[in-house]
Amino acid sequence: MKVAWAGSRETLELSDRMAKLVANDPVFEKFTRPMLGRKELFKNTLRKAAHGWKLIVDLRLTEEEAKWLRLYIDEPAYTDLHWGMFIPAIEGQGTEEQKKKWLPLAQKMKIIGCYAQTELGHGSNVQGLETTATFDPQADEFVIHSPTLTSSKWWPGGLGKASTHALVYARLIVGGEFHGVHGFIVQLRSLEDHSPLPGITVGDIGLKFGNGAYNTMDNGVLRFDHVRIPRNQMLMRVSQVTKEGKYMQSDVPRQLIYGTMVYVRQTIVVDASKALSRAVCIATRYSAVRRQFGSRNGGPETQVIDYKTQQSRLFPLLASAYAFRFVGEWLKWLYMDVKQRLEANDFSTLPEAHACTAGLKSLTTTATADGIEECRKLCGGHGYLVSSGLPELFAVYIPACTYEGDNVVLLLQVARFIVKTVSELGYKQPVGTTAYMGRVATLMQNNCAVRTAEDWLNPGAIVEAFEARAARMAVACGRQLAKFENPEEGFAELASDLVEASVAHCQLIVVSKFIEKLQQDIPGKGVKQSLEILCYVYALFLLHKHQGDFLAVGYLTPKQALLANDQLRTLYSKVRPNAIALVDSFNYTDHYLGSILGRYDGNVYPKLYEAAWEDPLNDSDVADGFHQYVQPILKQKLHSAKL
Ligand SMILES: CCCCCCCC/C=C\CCCCCCCCCCCCCCCC(=O)SCCNC(=O)CCNC(=O)[C@H](O)C(C)(C)COP(=O)(O)OP(=O)(O)OC[C@H]1O[C@@H](n2cnc3c(N)ncnc32)[C@H](O)[C@@H]1OP(=O)(O)O
Ligand SMILES: Cc1cc2nc3c(=O)[nH]c(=O)nc-3n(C[C@H](O)[C@H](O)[C@H](O)COP(=O)(O)OP(=O)(O)OC[C@H]3O[C@@H](n4cnc5c(N)ncnc54)[C@H](O)[C@@H]3O)c2cc1C
Repeated sequence: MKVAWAGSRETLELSDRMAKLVANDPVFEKFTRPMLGRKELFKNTLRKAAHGWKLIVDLRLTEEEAKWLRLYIDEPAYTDLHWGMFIPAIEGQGTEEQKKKWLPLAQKMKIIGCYAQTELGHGSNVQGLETTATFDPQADEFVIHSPTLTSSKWWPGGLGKASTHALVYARLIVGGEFHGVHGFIVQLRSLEDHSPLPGITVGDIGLKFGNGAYNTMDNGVLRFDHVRIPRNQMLMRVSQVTKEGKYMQSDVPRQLIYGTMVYVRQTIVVDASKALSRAVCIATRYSAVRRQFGSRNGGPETQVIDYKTQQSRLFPLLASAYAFRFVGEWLKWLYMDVKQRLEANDFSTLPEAHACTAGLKSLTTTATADGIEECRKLCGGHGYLVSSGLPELFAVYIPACTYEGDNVVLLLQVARFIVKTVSELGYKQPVGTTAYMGRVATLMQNNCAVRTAEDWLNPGAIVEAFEARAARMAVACGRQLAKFENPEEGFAELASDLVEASVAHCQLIVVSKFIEKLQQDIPGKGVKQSLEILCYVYALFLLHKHQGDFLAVGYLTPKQALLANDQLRTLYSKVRPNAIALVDSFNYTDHYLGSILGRYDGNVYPKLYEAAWEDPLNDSDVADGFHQYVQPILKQKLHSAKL
C-alpha cells in the first residue's frame, strides 16, 4: 500500500530519504514554533530556507528531491512563491528572450521573486485591479503606479521582507488606451543591501490566524510611486508593446495570463491529500489508543475507533485522502498534457483544464479544511492541544480555501463551463470530464436499478448515479437560466444552485478517477481489495451526505438511499481491521506528523505528560506575576463578605 500511495517504489524510496534527512537535522526542529514571537519565528524560517537551499546545492538534489525536502520541512516560506509562482509565471508568460534572461537568475536564487497580483481592494476580480503600467515611448519604459490606497498590493507571500523582485499584475495603458491586466517584472529592493528602491513602499501586512502557522510567511503590502522599468520587463508571450508604442496580441489566448493560477491550483489539489492524510493519520492512530466506556468485568474499555459514530466520521476522511491522492495524480497528468499542447500552440483543452483545476481545488481544499477540524474533534480534548499537531495544521491549511481563488468564486467558473456545455449539447459533442453529458437523454430517463445493499458494490451503478445527479442538476440550471432574458442576471440569481451543480460535477470526477485507478494493475497482496473498499466508502459516503440531491432529481428512491447507508455501515466494519495499516502506508515520520497523539509507537500518555512540563509556564512553581497581581487579591481586607 505504501507503493500504491507513493505512486511507485522509486518515489517511495526517494520521499523516504528526504523525510529522514529532514527529521534527523536539528535545524528543521519545529516543535517550539508556536512559542516563538513573530521576529524570532520569521528569522528561524529564513534560517531553515537557507539551510534547505544549501542542502539542495551541496547534495545536488534533483527537482523532485527538492520538492519532497520542502514538503517535509513543513514550513511556509518565501521560497514557495519564488519557486511555485514567480518562476512558473516567467516560464508560462515570458518570451524566449525573457526566459533566457530571468530564469537562470531566479533558478540560482540570485534574485528572489514573488507573485504580486492581489490588491487591498481586489483579489477575486482580477480585471478590477487598479495598479497601472503606463507606457512612455520617449523613455521606452513603463511607469508602474499605485493611484489609490485600494490599489496597494496586499497579500503576496514573500513580498513583505524577502523578495528582491515581484511579478506585478497591472492595467496596461498605451497611448491613453487601457489594454487589460498584464504581468511586469519589477525590482523592489537593492541587490546590495536589500533596501527598497526609490518609489517603492513595502512591508509585511501583519499577524495572521494561529500561533506559528502561516506567520512564517511574510505576506506583504506594496505601493509604487511612478516607478520606471524597461519596456522588456513586461511579460510578452501573450501580447506585446512595441518601441513605437503599438499594442499587439499574439494568437495565444488572453487567458494564458491566468496560467500560473491553473498550475498552482493543480499543485494545491495534489497537496490536499497530503494535509488530509496527515490529520487522518493522527486521528486514526489516536482513536486506537484512546479508550472510553464499555469495560466488562474490569476488562479494558472500548477503543474509541470501534464506535460506529467514530468510524462514520473518520473512515470517509481516510477514504477521501486516498481519493484526493488519485484525482491529484490524474490532474497532474491533465496539466502536463495541456502544458505540452500550449507549447505547440494548441489551446483547445485550456477551458477543460481551467474548469478541472478550479473545481477540484475548491472541492478538495474545502473537504480537507473541514476534515482537519473534524479530526481535531475526533481526538476529543487532547486534539485541542498544540502538541496534537492539529491546531497548527488547521491554521496553516485553511487559507487554501481562499488563496489561489476563493472556493465559491472558482465553483462559479466551473458553473460557467457546465452551463456552456449544456447549451451546446445540440450541436457539439462534449469531451473529457463532460463527456457524460453527451448521454444526457439516457441519464435523464434511466433510474437507479439497485435492489439490495450488495448491489451498491458495483462501480457501474455508482458512476451512473453520480452522472445522473450531475447531469440532471446541470440541465435543471440550464432550464431555469433560459427563463431569464438577460443571461448574466439569471446567472447571478441562480448562483447558489449553480454552485451545487458544480459540486456534483466535481464529485463525479473524483469518484470516476478513483474507480479508473482501480482498473489499473495494482501490485501487492490485498492492496487492490483495500482500495476498492475505500473507493466504495468514498462514493457511498458522498451519496449518503448528498442524498437530498439524488432524491430531488428523482434518480434514487428513499429505499435505495437507505440501502446505500446499510452498505456503508458494512464497509466501515471492513475498513476497521486495516485502519492503522492504511494510515501507516502514508509513511510519515513522527517529525513530519508533529503530533504526540499520532506517534507511531502509540506512547501517547507518557509523552503528553512529559510535554506539559516543557511549557514555559512550568519553568517555575510560582508564576511570574503572582506576587504583583494575585497575591494582593488573596491578601486584601474586604469590609464585608459581600462585594
Ligand atoms: C523553509 C522552507 C525551505 C525550503 C527551501 C527549499 C527550496 C525549495 C525548492 C523547491 C521546492 C519547490 C516548492 C514549490 C512549492 C509550491 C507551492 C506553491 C504554494 C502556493 C501557495 C499559494 C499562495 C497563494 C497565491 C495566490 O493566491 S495568487 C492570487 C490568486 N488569485 C486568484 O486566484 C484570483 C481569482 N480570480 C480569477 O481567477 C479570475 O479573475 C476569475 C474569477 C476567473 C474571473 O476572471 P475574468 O473576469 O477575467 O474572467 P471571466 O469573464 O469570468 O472569464 C473569461 C473567460 O476566461 C476563462 N478563464 C478564466 N480564468 C481562466 C484560467 N485561469 N485559465 C483559462 N481560462 C480562464 C473563463 O472560463 C472565461 O471563458 P469563456 O470561454 O466563458 O469566455
Ligand atoms: C494566506 C494567503 C496567501 C496569499 N498569497 C497571495 C500571493 O502570494 N499573491 C497574491 O497575489 N495573492 C495572494 N493572496 C490573495 C488571495 O489570492 C485572495 O485573497 C483570493 O484570491 C480571494 O480574493 P479576495 O481576498 O479579494 O476575496 P473576495 O473576493 O473579497 O471574497 C470575499 C467574499 O466574497 C465572495 N465573492 C467574491 N466575488 C464573488 C462573486 N463574483 N460571486 C459570489 N461571491 C463572490 C467570496 O466567495 C467571499 O465569500 C493570498 C491570500 C491568503 C489568505
